[in-house]
Amino acid sequence: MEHSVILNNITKKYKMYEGNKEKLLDILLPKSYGEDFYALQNVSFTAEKGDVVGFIGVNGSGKSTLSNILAGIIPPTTGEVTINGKTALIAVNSGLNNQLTGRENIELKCLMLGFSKAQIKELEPEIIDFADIGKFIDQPVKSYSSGMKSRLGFAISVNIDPDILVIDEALSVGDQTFADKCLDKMNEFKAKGKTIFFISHSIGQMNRFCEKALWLEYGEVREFGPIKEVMPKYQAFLKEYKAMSASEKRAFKEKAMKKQAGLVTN
Ligand SMILES: Nc1ncnc2c1ncn2[C@@H]1O[C@H](COP(=O)(O)OP(=O)(O)OP(=O)(O)O)[C@@H](O)[C@H]1O
Repeated sequence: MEHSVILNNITKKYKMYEGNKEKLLDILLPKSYGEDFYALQNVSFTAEKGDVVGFIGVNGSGKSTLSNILAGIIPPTTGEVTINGKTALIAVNSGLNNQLTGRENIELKCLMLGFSKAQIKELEPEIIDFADIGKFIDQPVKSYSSGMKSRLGFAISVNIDPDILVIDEALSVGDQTFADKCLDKMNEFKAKGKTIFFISHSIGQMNRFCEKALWLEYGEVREFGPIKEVMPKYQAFLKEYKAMSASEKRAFKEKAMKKQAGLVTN
């Protein structure tokens, strides 16, 4: 098998400040100010070419942070990321310049990816056709609804033919017809043996589409394996969590907060 993505011990640390003064002191002085917050800790996994991996986990578990690292939008604080191929991220509000029109965004994104003017001219009608946003294509993106932004983002990303596609909740804002069209396109990708990372709050969509699941719990990998094995465990956890009393939930969250502040190691 050919490795598509290798993540080795990835950690993403953010600093939480009480205000701009504390942030400034942290930049200017050698002493450390603010509190550490680990959005991801020691995340390691390997995806093979052709894998379709779903990221699961409750709100704030690190799914989007991981997507952004895979797409090269943010760097990890420590750890190694090996990506074999061209990656495209499709996420609500990602990668589009609000001041530019839809058409200008298509051109800009394609230019940034190294396409020639002639190639862009050829691709543009396909992208516009897939996005299906009518006359809005010549309006600034700031006037788009979130569904329209997602359609344009999706249309650009799938038509530039990436090797690795990262889809972060992008299907949740469009209508069903568009979601079906996107799922068809994603199945086409799957058939071509491309690697896909998929985040959706719809467990049905995840089960139908993904073969593997990476379960994140407060920034750490709890399980990684076939979705048929991981998803039932995750659903059992959700059921258990829902059944907890308020104080049990609080204790669970406090433990997680301490872990994410780097105060406990297990
Ligand atoms: N720039 C940032 N500065 C500080 N903390 C951040 C930053 N970005 C994300 N976080 C924190 O990192 C944690 C992981 O966030 P992330 O968005 O990756 O989670 P998620 O699993 O995608 O959540 P959701 O399901 O709600 O979208 C959260 O606690 C979030 O508050």
